[in-house]
Amino acid sequence: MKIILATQNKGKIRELQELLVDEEIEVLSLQDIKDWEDVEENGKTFADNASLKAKAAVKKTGLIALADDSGLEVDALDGAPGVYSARFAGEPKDDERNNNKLLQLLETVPDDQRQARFRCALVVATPKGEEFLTEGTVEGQILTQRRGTDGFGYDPLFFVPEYARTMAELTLAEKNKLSHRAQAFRKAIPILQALKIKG
Ligand SMILES: O=c1nc[nH]c2c1ncn2[C@H]1C[C@H](O)[C@@H](COP(=O)(O)OP(=O)(O)OP(=O)(O)O)O1
Ligand SMILES: [Mg+2]
Repeated sequence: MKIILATQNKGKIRELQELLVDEEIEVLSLQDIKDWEDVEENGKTFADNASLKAKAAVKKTGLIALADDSGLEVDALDGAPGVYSARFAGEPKDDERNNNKLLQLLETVPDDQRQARFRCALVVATPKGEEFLTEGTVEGQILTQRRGTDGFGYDPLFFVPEYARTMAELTLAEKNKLSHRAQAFRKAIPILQALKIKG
């Protein structure tokens, strides 16, 4: 079976490709597709946006598509940036500026009020029009300065209590054990296996 990862994000592609290695599935990404036009992510929820991206990739390629829409919810910001995580500091999307904006907004927020979570909605869409949704979350704290250089996005500011490290201080294998994306992906494995059998 061949599937397309409906994402432009190199960090996500790396993580998902690693999660897929044992699944005997050939994996393409949008980077392999000529003249891909970015989907407008105008859904109200992560699930809506993941569905938009997955369906657009099915339409373009005729393959089974797997899309991830994800982001950060900060309690002290009433759940922001949420679905706006990628463009938090405006266009074009930029991790560095997003992290700076987050630090600035939380400047006066004390340590015990810096709870946050990453959320991921993952949609598998098929050329037959089927759609399957799985979700994952991971809880953490927003630090007052960056730590670590791995990962992407908000990882350097996202502290995971169980590991006493930020997401950016975890190896790819460690992040793939606990992340929101890995949790959503693991729930999607039986769906992919069933599609593989059905052909
Ligand atoms: O594990 C993560 N570690 C750190 N940050 C993360 C993570 N997962 C999502 N995030 C942040 C990055 C981006 O600001 C937003 C995702 O936005 P989102 O639209 O889903 O992805 P994107 O635009 O980068 O790529 P694409 O839409 O092509 O999949 O949440
Ligand atoms: Mg996006």
